[in-house]
Amino acid sequence: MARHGAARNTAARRTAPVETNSLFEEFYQKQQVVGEDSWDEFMTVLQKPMPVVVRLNRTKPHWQELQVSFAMDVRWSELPWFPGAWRCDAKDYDDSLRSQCSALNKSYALRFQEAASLVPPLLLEVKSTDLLLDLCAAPGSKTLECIELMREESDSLEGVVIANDADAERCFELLPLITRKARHPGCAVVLGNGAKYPAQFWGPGDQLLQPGLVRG
Ligand SMILES: C[S@@+](CC[C@H](N)C(=O)[O-])C[C@H]1O[C@@H](n2cnc3c(N)ncnc32)[C@H](O)[C@@H]1O
Repeated sequence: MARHGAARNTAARRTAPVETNSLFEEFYQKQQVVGEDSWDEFMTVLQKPMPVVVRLNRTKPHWQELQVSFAMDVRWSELPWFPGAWRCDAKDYDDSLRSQCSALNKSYALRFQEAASLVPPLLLEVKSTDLLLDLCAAPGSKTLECIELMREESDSLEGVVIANDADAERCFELLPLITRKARHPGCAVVLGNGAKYPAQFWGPGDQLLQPGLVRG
């Protein structure tokens, strides 16, 4: 990845004021999930900018060439538990890198996705013949990850993915992702309230995984 015009905006981000929010702090103090002696450390971690994580689309032809260019750029480090997912510190993510990654995202060569969000489809051990329901799918990162994992496992295209969301606008944004980008024929986008999804639709042995992935 090229390193042009890096310094200016990176420096501005480094000197950005620390964000605080008293309501946020009050909410978390009431949850009592962090002991008083760890509170300052907890807040320090939360106030650090999150790293940028991208997941390369390993179903794209020649994706390995992109993999090599990430490997050669010292600003990126690969997540050890997800081949093709790369992490960059916020301080190194300058405007030039941002526009390169945005272009790659538009062409569906990669997707921005937080590291934690990569985990559920991995735990699901998606197979190419599965029936998958993503109940809260928009903006579609895990849905796309599942489709890609299915495709990696086999070319069979037997699997079915149903991407549901209760928000009409967000649901509508799933359509081009799934139809134009992922191009998996066994896909449906559904507008519906996941809490009321018809239970009788699913047979014995189906599994439900946070935040709403069903595997049959
Ligand atoms: C954090 S996003 C989900 C991220 C998504 N799984 C991904 O990996 O890109 C939460 C989504 O849940 C949807 N949602 C919230 N309540 C819902 C419900 N009862 N039924 C269906 N979708 C719901 C919201 O509209 C929103 O798009």
